[in-house]
Amino acid sequence: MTVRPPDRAAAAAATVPVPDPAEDARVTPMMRQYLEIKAANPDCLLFYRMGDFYEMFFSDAEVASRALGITLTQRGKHLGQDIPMCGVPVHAADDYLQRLIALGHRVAVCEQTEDPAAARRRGSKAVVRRDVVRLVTPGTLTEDTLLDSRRNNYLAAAARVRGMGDDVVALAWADISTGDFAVAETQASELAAALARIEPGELLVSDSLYDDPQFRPLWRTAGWTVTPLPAASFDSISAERRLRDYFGVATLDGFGALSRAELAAAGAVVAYVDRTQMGSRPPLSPPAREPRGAVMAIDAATRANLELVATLSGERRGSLLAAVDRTLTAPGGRELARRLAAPLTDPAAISARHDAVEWLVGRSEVRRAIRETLRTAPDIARARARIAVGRAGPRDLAAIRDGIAAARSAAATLGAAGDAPAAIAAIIDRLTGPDVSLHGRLEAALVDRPPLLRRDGGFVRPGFSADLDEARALRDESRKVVAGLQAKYQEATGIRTLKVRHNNVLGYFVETTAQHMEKMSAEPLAGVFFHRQTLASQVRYSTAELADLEGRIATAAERALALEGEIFDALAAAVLAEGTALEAAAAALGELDVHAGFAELAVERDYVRPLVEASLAFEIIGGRHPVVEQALAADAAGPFVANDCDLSPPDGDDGRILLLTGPNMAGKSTFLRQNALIAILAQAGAFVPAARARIGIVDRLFSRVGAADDLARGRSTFMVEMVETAAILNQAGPRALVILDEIGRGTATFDGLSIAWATVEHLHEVNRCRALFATHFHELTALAETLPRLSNATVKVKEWKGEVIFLHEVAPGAADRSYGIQVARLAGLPAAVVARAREVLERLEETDRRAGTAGLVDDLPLFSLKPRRAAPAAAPSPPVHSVLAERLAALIPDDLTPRQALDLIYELKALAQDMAEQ
Ligand SMILES: Nc1ncnc2c1ncn2[C@@H]1O[C@H](COP(=O)(O)OP(=O)(O)OP(=O)(O)O)[C@@H](O)[C@H]1O
Repeated sequence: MTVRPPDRAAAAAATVPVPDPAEDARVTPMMRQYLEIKAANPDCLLFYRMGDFYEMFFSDAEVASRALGITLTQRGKHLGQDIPMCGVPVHAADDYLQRLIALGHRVAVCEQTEDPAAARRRGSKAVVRRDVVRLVTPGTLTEDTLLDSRRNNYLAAAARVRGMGDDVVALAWADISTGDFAVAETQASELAAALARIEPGELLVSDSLYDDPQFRPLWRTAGWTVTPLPAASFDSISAERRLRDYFGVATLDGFGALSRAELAAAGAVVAYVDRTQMGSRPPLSPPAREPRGAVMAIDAATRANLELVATLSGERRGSLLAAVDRTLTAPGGRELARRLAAPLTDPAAISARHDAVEWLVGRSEVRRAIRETLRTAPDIARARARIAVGRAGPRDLAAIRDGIAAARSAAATLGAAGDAPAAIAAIIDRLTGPDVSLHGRLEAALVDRPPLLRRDGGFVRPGFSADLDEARALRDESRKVVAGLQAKYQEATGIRTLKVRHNNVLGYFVETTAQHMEKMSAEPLAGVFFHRQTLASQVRYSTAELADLEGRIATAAERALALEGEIFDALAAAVLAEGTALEAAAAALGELDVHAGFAELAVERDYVRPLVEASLAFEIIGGRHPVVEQALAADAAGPFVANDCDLSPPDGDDGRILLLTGPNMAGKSTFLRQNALIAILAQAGAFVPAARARIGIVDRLFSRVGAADDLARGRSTFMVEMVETAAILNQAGPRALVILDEIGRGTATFDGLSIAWATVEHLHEVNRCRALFATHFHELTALAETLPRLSNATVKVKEWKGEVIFLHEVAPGAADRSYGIQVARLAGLPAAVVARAREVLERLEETDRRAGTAGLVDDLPLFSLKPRRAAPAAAPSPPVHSVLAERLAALIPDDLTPRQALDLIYELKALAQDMAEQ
């Protein structure tokens, strides 16, 4: 996704300026009010409430009508000019808000804060009071309709504090729809990776960070809204005060030792929440500090390339997340996405997660019962957040009620099974935290299936409140009285079609067709029925009885609604009082869902518990690709061929590099990626698709394929590939796992080969990390003779009657050829092209043999130049090979037609010129 234009830019792009109200006294009172509110919220589109619509004016109207595809109209004139206007109906506002937010706009929602009748009492010209009740921004949403239930929506802030060194940036990120709040510090160079993991909906940065050339490309190409704020929002001293105030604590000591930069970032987050929520405070947990290196660092390119949460084309289907997701609840889905995005690096914590999964794998009955309970468990966290900000409906209260019940039931099932490992015991503890009496109260107060909206009433159970029951009885009774009156009036008038009706203007009235008008206006009826209104074919009357009834009904219905409102508020307060325990239970349900989902997956697809340890081992026996395996099964396309991968240090010191050659389509990329995905799954706490796996903690994961163009950044394919390779060679330490797929293929053969060559050497000698390197440069396999920790492997194929059969089996050794032409034929290349390609290939191979290129590697000076450990290997000179000589050697003059010979002379001349210019 491209970065959205900041609203300032959008506003500036609009053609109609917002006028200054002070400029002219002829400004109407309503316009003056509008302009004042707009002036106070210049960065937002202003949704100005007028009756059943939110209206937008001036440049806002132009921006919104373009963005939403709604009609732009005019509404009166302002200072002699038409006022552009567009509007959205209030009942559909969420939908429009969602679209505007997705485009990166901020919206200020301005409501009428008094009854129009009250305004009228202040004078005929008085304008209804209005105020902004909320700023809606991409990072501060709480509505279900605006959020993806299975993904967190983070508001993040990045802060840098002078004196801490410019290369440290603190990040704070909070999801106000669930209460999650965390802080961490990172190197500036790793900020992009940290943000790629969090995927914030909105990122706050100080003006200076925003303008820093080091980060500009990141802001420009990020897939989230970047909101620059003045430096004052990132002041660490005020941040302390803001945090104390937000959490109602006298000191922040209980939050652990936060650095000044972390305080600044966390402070900016809470200040922004306060600003956008207009004082109502969503419940945030105290900021949890994530120690440096606590999670596996995975940069954005690696995440994209491994298709962790979405495929390269942006879909969830086909991603690792989709393949391993067996969760049943939205909180479980969010927790799973979080875990896959941030695998742990502490073997003990990982093992605790595996214990939980193993325990559930071994208890199918418990697992089944737990999953049955989870199926009905609502999203406690999001319901609670909406209750806290006053945007909840009766169903949110019911969600808390049913959530507590589900938590208790799950805890009972787990507890009864016995022998629970620590991770499960901790879950049981938190599940039973919320007060049972709160559940009892909600159960007693709410009907089983409450309606959506609080304002409609009807959610309190009959029998819960005697006062409410009485008001409802009166209200319903009165309705019966209306029916009785209608019958009585029909009787008295002899008009069978007479009706008692109601509307907002007349209240209750009697309605007859016009033909009875004469009768109704004559005595005795005229004494009872007062004429109110004549329509085309109906006449309407009132009676004293009806007027009296009107009052009684209105009061009873109003009273019933008011009483329900009070009950709602009391229940909401009780829910909020139970805050921390509810938050813990909600989190525990999410975690349990993930463990049970992993267990289900393990049983369903035969995954095993990996051994994750502090060593540098990487030994996968019978590994499979979690996504490709399922895709093959779904298409009934044959079994997935399991493969081993051993990158463990041969000498107990540094990890091994596996150089993988093999034909096209043989399964090289699949093999590379499956090993990276197994490491991610293992460290995220899941079982893995393998027969056995032993993994020494991976602290950083890199994965590069011969990359795609990055036109947004103005880089060519090859440039992107080299920038990414440079990042790996500069950053990968001994605990890293590096996956390189066909590096160097984006340029001329010899350049590519030389780069690939030097890259492997650097990985082996300097980075000394575990790595998998797939290539079509078969020459590289000779490196195994000189680099002791490098071994060759190939993906086997069988040739049968000129056809190639893919066995997908990885075995020690090197490939002898690429079978590119066979694959091209399978892909449907025209037969003539395939035949010609075979011819050309034969000739090239012949030339190669004659020119003795097979001996190329022996001649390369870099074999004798053994690179040292600390310093990068001295760059070997690229293979010296005369292109001209090569071309000439490939010639068979007898085969040339005179025309071809002439062309050849031109070609050779051009080549010679090229070389002279280099
Ligand atoms: N182990 C396996 N078992 C079964 N099928 C496999 C296996 N590995 C790969 N395949 C199938 O082969 C296809 C090609 O695999 P992959 O893209 O990994 O090949 P490749 O060697 O990287 O090809 P290229 O060199 O052309 O990029 C996959 O889409 C998958 O369907």
